[in-house]
Amino acid sequence: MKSGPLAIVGYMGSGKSTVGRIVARQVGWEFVDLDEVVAERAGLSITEIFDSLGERAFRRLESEALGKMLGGERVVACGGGVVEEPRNRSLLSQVNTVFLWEDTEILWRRTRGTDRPLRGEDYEEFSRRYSERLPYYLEVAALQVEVYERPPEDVAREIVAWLRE
Ligand SMILES: Nc1ncnc2c1ncn2[C@@H]1O[C@H](COP(=O)(O)OP(=O)(O)OP(=O)(O)O)[C@@H](O)[C@H]1O
Ligand SMILES: O=C(O)C1=C[C@@H](O)[C@@H](O)[C@H](O)C1
Ligand SMILES: [Mg+2]
Repeated sequence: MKSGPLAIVGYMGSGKSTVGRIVARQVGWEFVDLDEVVAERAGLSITEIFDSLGERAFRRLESEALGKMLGGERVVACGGGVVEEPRNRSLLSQVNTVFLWEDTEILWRRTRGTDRPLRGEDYEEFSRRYSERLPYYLEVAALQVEVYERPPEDVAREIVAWLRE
């Protein structure tokens, strides 16, 4: 069995929070959703942080939260943009990090009408942002899992098997 923590990265809507909860339950580790930690520490929702403090301030809070939470027997579901900060990439590269790889159009459909500040209404922009982040996701990940519409339970099973190798 690999030691904790386990970090999960991937683009908006790839299932980091959903899959992370299942994995944590199966291995008996604590589950942490980094977006929730940031919101709680700031006393504001993610949307409120973006609206009133801006993305740079959000990234700073996110990086602080990652530094605090990334340790011990924990599954940390990261925010979609966590890999944008070089310091975060360095931290993530040192632990067991999994990238959830999902098709852009599926993610676009899945995040429609949800409250995610950077999702936007422009598919080209959404897709470009994903392409820009892809090398970073691949850089930090020790395991890449192709989701491609498989149920979250299947994805979680693959991750748990890898942790138990
Ligand atoms: N493998 C899957 N197949 C179908 N639906 C899924 C799958 N994984 C997650 N979902 C659904 O997609 C939505 C987004 O999932 P989730 O919130 O876990 O993504 P996320 O990666 O944590 O997103 P964010 O980057 O915004 O935090 C949820 O409604 C969830 O139920
Ligand atoms: O992809 C992103 O940059 C983000 C994803 C969400 O998880 C949140 O962390 C926030 O909305 C930013
Ligand atoms: Mg999430």
